[in-house]
Amino acid sequence: MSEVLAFEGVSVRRGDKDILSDVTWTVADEDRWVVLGPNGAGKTTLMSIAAGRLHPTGGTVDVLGERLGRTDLRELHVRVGLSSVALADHIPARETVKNVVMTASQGTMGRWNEDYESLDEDRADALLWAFGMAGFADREFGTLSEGERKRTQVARALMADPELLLLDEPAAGLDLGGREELLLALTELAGDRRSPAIVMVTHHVEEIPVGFTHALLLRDGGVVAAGPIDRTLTAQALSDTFGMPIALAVDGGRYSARRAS
Ligand SMILES: Nc1ncnc2c1ncn2[C@@H]1O[C@H](COP(=O)(O)OP(=O)(O)OP(=O)(O)O)[C@@H](O)[C@H]1O
Repeated sequence: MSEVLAFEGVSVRRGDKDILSDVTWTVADEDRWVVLGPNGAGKTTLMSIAAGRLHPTGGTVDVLGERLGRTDLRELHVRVGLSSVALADHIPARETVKNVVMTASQGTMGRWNEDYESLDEDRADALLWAFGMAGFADREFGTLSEGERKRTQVARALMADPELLLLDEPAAGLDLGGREELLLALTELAGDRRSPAIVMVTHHVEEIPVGFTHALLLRDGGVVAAGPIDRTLTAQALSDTFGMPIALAVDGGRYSARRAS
């Protein structure tokens, strides 16, 4: 077991506000983490740092053994698969779904004249199939529904065989069926020993795939609780995180939560 992420006393200051403060957190290569917290808690900021796309203003960060600030970020970006709304905004609307996935192997967003090997083609096809997008390979990305875009983005994030997979709200905007299909695919991914370490941000405990092993709870840029999910994701910790009394239920590895009466 080795560490893929090591945050030590990490802070991010913008103006007079600490978006993250004193975050110490480690992720091992077999871990599947869920990151939960209210709007504005700092989840996306945390993910941007983990992806090597944002430098902290304080503390140290090691991503895949490379210290941020001392490493070539372009090399790091290929080793980390990221799916996020901010990244999706840069995908050309006219690009085909298959090319959106396949171009990740060369770290680009759209296809120009570069050649791809049949191995790349096969991997893109397999990922599209795994995420229920096989029938959409030739469609333009801009014509997809929100759910179809999300699934395409997760497939793209996996294309370059990353050592760390970061999913920022992959189930946001999906209908019930779409959410359940995505969760099934993520559960399979989580259970596969060949899968990379996974960190997934979500607003809802209902979106935690079965098989996720750890939870990080953030509030106002600080860590409320972090550790193995069965010990960390408790009604008390959620109540502290969201600032209201919360009742939590677990059934077959799936969580649900509501305000406690
Ligand atoms: N460049 C910036 N300048 C000033 N404030 C910023 C900047 N980037 C983020 N923030 C603020 O930092 C806080 C954390 O933002 P972040 O996007 O990380 O939160 P989040 O937990 O992902 O929120 P959400 O659940 O709403 O997506 C927010 O209050 C946001 O307004």
